Amino acid sequence: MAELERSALAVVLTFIKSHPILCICALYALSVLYGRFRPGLAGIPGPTLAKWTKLWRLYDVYKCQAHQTAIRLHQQHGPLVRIAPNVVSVGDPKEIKTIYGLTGAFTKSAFYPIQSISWQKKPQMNLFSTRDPIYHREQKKKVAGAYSLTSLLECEPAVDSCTRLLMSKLDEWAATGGPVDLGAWLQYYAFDVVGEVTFAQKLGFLETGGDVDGMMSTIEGILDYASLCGQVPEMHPFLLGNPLFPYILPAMETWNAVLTFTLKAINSRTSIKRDGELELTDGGEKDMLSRWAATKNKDPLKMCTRDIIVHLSTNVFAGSDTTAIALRAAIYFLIKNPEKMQKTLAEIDAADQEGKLSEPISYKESITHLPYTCAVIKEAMRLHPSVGLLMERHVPPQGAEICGKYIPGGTIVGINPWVLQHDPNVYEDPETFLPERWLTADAEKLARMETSFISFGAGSRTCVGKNISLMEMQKVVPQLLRRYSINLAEPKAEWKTSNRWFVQQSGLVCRLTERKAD
Ligand code: HEM
Repeated sequence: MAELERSALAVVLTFIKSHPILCICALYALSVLYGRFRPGLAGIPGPTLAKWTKLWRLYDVYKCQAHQTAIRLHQQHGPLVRIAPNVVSVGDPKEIKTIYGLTGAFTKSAFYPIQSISWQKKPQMNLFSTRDPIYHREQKKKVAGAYSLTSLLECEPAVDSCTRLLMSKLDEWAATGGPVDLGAWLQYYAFDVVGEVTFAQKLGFLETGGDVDGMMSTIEGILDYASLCGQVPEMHPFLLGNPLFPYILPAMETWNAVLTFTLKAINSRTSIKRDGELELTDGGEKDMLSRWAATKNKDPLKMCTRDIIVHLSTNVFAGSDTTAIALRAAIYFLIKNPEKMQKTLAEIDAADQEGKLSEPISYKESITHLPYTCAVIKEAMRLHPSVGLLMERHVPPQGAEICGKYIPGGTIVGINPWVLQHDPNVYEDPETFLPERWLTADAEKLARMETSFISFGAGSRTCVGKNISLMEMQKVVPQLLRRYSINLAEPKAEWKTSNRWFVQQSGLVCRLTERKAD
């Protein structure tokens, strides 16, 4: 018997040796077949090609409109849609708790680490990119305090200084009446605010009215790469994730303007010593660099230089584009809905005439006296979420029941905010910009709308910078509307959107007229 087995094995080995290409093709075909008929996923509807190959999804993302595809597919197929052999898009708010619950049992997919910076020749996992729940918990404990609203309000005067600088620049455009790319200026503003909160300094975007050190285009490049390679993350080690690259091309690290920029901003306050250690003793500031340097000075085991650099650079990467997208959305939807614009202006003017607003408007005044304006911002973020792809997670090894169906362990599942936030079962007339919905819905309906509102993510990995953005937006949007009459330079023009993980808009070219001077 053993003799027979040995000779069978010998025949197989001889066949493999003499037909290697045929064998590789056969193995590939078997893996494709297994992928297509994967137990547990075979019956989930979706585009036919997507069930066979992830190239369908790669092409969909490549076209930059994957958020619209996602909405359409869920309307057609229901709450579960298979968008790659091992990927299921979920469109049911009841499953937010399952997928993003606070236990963090569904870990982030390989889509995220691709977005890490590399420092000292190693990819450095940050709060956003790490897949490891224990590392995440440890790191979050160290930094969460600095993102609390109480801490951030201590930076409010610094945010005000950005608002004043923005207005001084926009005043020049208002004076000439020429067309201004307001979308770009809102992005410069968002960068400088992140600079103030993070490093206690503006990053130079407003001052120069342009992309400083090519950082905006670098982030755009990272997003392009992440959104495409993220659909086939197994290719990353052969592309920019090749571990040999930093040794072959040591200059590669400096290609990443986010890291270079972070180091530059740190160096302008303190020099990083020859041994790579950071020492900051100026103290007294309320920005994150000062806070975390103080923690490090007290207890280097609690916070090391690496941690500080990683978390500071994450702010630069994650905090500016996302906020700029939301700011653009608020302004654009108001311009396109003149009746809502009039209502917002009436609210701001009334509060102003009653002497309830400072110059510039404070966060507290905004949330207390301008409820309609706050609803405008929320509705803009509902209608145009900044993030436009699946927030991917792995189903834990034991599998899970999602929308009444058993999904096997290892499957990638996730929710795209665009799908939930355009769901007519939750938001009546979802394509209409209707800030009133947040003010007039009964308690039950409002609770459903709030649950489905996942522009800042959900659960254990929800956005840690949410308070920065909300403070910033709720202050600057009413301030700009109070100061300028804002119209599109071409009244009938529409903006263009491009989904590369973040759904960027272009074409918010406006004419400004001054309504009220200082
Ligand atoms: C309107 C503005 C913003 C939006 C729409 C937004 C959106 C999001 C979303 C959707 C996530 C979760 C991603 C996922 O689970 O896949 C997230 C996470 C994160 N965001 Fe934001 N974000 C905004 C502003 C900011 C700002 C200003 C910062 C920092 C300065 C920031 C830093 C982060 C970080 C560090 C994470 C990872 C949190 C964790 O995993 O614990 N974000 N953001």
